[in-house]
Amino acid sequence: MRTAEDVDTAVRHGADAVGFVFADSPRQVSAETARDLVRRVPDHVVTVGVFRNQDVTAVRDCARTAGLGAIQLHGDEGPEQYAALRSETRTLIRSLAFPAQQPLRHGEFGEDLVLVDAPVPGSGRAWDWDTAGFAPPSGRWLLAGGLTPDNVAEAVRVLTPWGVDVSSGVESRRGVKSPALIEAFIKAAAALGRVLAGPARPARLPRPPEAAAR
Ligand SMILES: O=C(O)c1ccccc1NCC(=O)[C@H](O)[C@H](O)COP(=O)(O)O
Repeated sequence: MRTAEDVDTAVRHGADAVGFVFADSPRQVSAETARDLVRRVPDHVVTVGVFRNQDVTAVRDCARTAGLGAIQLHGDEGPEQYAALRSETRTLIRSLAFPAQQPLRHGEFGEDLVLVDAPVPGSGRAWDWDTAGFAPPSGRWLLAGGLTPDNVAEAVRVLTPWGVDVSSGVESRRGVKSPALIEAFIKAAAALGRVLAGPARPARLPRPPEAAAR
């Protein structure tokens, strides 16, 4: 998200989380811009910072300046980086690309959630959901990679992730979100989520500590 309109649209239509890209990307925002956007977000919606192969100190500074509720790492970050950021956030999200060399495992680096994404994050390209080799990680996991308002219901039906993450599929052009597509995506995902998950599914991502303390 890069604009107030996009954030407000996602919140109004019931997003559980909104994301801000700090990695090298046409979607990149500064920590100061993100801080202004984060201030618009109510406590029950988690604000996620997206990083890739960035210095831990820079990630930490950015998370503090922007007031992020969650940190999502998309690169080759190893256990040391996860450990260094563990105390910085309530929710650490580890992105794993599929197809993968190793089985997809949850919690190896102390992360709270695994995001299963396509090999090139933010590319809008889907991975092959029907592939025989796909075994979902245990526990809560998020699905990403080429999702759109038209395919998210089918993806959730086939793979039953705990949550979904989208970027390109709600854009009119690269880096420019479309409020109409944001609305359509959330409606399509939420409708099926309610049917599949039933009452046992936690309604929300873990809340950031400062919100939980209130
Ligand atoms: O979005 C980017 O440009 C980006 C750049 C570098 C690292 C991660 C990036 N995005 C990560 C995301 O969380 C995307 O939402 C996810 O990869 C799905 O993207 P898309 O296939 O475009 O829906």
